Amino acid sequence: QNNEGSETFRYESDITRLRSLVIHSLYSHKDVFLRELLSNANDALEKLRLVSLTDRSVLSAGEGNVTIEINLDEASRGKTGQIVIRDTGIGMTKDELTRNLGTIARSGTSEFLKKAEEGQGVDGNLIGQFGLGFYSCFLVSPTVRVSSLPPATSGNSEPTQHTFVSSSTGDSFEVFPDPRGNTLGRGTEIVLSIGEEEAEFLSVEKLKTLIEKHSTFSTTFPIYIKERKTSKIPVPPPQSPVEDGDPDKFADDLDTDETTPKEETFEEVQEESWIRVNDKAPIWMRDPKEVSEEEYKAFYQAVSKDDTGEPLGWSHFKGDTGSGVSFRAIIYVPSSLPKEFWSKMTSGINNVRLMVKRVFITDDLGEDFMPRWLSFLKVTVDADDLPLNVSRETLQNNRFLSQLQRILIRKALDLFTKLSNDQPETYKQIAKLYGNALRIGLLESPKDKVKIAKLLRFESTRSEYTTLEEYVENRKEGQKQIYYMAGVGEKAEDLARSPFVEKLFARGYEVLLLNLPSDEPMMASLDQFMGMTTQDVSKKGLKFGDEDEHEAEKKELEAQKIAFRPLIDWLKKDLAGQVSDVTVTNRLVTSPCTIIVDSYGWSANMQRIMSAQTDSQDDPMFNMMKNLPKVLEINPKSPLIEGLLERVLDLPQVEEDEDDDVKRTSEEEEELRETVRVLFDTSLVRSGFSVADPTTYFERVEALLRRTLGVSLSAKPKINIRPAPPTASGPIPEDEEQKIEFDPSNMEGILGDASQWPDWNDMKEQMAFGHDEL
Ligand SMILES: Nc1ncnc2c1ncn2[C@@H]1O[C@H](COP(=O)(O)OP(=O)(O)OP(=O)(O)O)[C@@H](O)[C@H]1O
Repeated sequence: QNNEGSETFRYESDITRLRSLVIHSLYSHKDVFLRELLSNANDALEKLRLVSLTDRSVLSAGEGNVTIEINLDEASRGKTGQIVIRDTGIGMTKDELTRNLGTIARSGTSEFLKKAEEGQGVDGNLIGQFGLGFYSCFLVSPTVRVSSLPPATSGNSEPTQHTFVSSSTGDSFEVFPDPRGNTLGRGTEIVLSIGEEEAEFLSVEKLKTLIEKHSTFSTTFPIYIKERKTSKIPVPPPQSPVEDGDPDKFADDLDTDETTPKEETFEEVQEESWIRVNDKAPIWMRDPKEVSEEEYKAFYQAVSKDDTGEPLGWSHFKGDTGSGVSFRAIIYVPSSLPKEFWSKMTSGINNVRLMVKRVFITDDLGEDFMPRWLSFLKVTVDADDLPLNVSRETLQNNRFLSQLQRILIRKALDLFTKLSNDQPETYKQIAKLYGNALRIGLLESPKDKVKIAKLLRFESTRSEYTTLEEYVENRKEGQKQIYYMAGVGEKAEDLARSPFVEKLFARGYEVLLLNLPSDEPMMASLDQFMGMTTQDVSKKGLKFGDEDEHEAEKKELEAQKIAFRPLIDWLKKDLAGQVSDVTVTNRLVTSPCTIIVDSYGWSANMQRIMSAQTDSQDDPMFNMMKNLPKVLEINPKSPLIEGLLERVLDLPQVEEDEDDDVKRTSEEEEELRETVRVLFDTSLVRSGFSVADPTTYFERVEALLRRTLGVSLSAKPKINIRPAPPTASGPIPEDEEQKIEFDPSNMEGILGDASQWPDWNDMKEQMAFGHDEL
């Protein structure tokens, strides 16, 4: 049909793709169209309310609501028809109709589409997070007609109602002035043509069920649906003319009536009435005792925009901020973390919806409203006594927000505690999903340290899943430290085999095995728990607590210190600059030695965490911490250490008081030094550190291996280096398929004359890596 003033526009290509993606991927969830359209209507009404705060006149056409009407086609005897959804919201100008529905693809659309079309992760949730919006109406309707009229404002004092028409398949749409004129007063009307296949939606009952299921939580404005009832009403009998003044005749008539009663006739009347669908108070306003589990779950799906997800737990409570504002809130613990959670943690995730007296105000309370580590919670807050025109800016200066924040944190921690006590299986999932976040919480929220510490779960040498309280319960007599070994990303079983853990483990002490990045800083910050101090077993300061009780052991250690003095002195001199001290230790079982750091220094684990931060290499603090002296601890019971001691004792005495400055060392001592270097570097690695110079380290290992195999130390590999061909010129040949035919009998033909190539040992010396300065 030709509409006057009609213009045809092409859809933006992303939009055509988005539309077909929506249609294809949601083919089996057609009913989402209603939720999406109602959510758009609700948004439009909210936008209008915001404008009305500064310009009351926009409400001249009445307060906001949404109406739904079903019109059956008579021609098809009701098998097809229309669904008409009208809102009295902000409406759209001609330009907005064109832009919002046809040409603006939101940022990130292309990327999303690419992923989706490649079939990666197009789950309901992803679509839910992206927002289906308007295009979902094509799921049920092959053509869609949208008419819209914005309110009159000073900038647009005489708006005209325009209509947008599009089919689900074409790549263009039409916009024209509505031939009916300004019928809407204000707002938007969407007309869906429902065919026989989708006829189930042409039922008031069906739509009511859908609205109750999906939209009662997310819409705050009244939704009305038109119900048509046909009822039969009795038709009053025709009045028989009664002649005045002839009562007898009338009496006669009555007599005859008694014998032949007159049949009552009925008339069918269509009664129309608007029924409010979402008339129940929103779930957060109700008494928790009266809200069913299903209702809580359904509300979670609405707030999380996740049709299938179930919350791991929730807390529904009434609160008072102390500054006189009372509120109600529901906090949900989601069952999954959004993919971008960790990367977005700093840029804020808006998971708190603030309402005032049931009217949605904002879901953007500023980046740091909820602490980052709790930003995964989905929170709905409805305050009673804030002015309706609060904005984020005015809120930020309001004590209400900071008080609300404290209460929400406390309630969230209470919820975790309750779940950990009442639903241990569910809590396991929480500990796994949010363990890292809780650890960061402990670091960032000193006030809640102890409460959070109790919520943490760990692997240990005793148990796969333990708490700090259990740890304290299981401590040995005299034990005053909570032992832990940290290694980011390492398996607990590998950590358990670390030299630092072996003795504790062998003696039956429990050691926590920590592998999350936040673990070590968290433990250091916790410092104390129920009277015990936390102790990194790779650091100085480890105490079993029963050292004094065992006189014999103590004496033995003292004796060993004296016996190993010569080795210790020799090692101190030899490793000067690399270690600050060498001591005899009884913390080892089989390992010959370990390297520990001072209690205030960084452990190997911490060094790795810090090195992974960009720029850390240039940071003087980083370099200082990294180079803090380490202590070499030797195990006097290790045969290797005993062997070393013997070798040191056997060293020929070199007279030191000769005139020349050059220190002379014997060949034996030189060899011993090489061995100790390898031992030192190896224990660095074993203790989790990295070796300063891996190439030299490997050369030393090779020398050691040569000695054991009796291979000459000076023998060199015979390798000639074939130079690369000359620098290429011209364009790179296009996809030329190169067949390399390998003929082993023609090695020289393939490689050229090997005797002409330079010897590796000659050229090695001349090679310098670097770039010539220009
Ligand atoms: N009933 C309506 N009244 C006024 N404007 C509307 C209405 N429906 C849609 N729009 C406009 O069209 C735009 C596109 O709608 P669409 O539903 O596709 O996406 P969205 O609502 O922005 O995103 P989402 O669906 O994720 O909420 C909206 O942002 C809004 O500006």
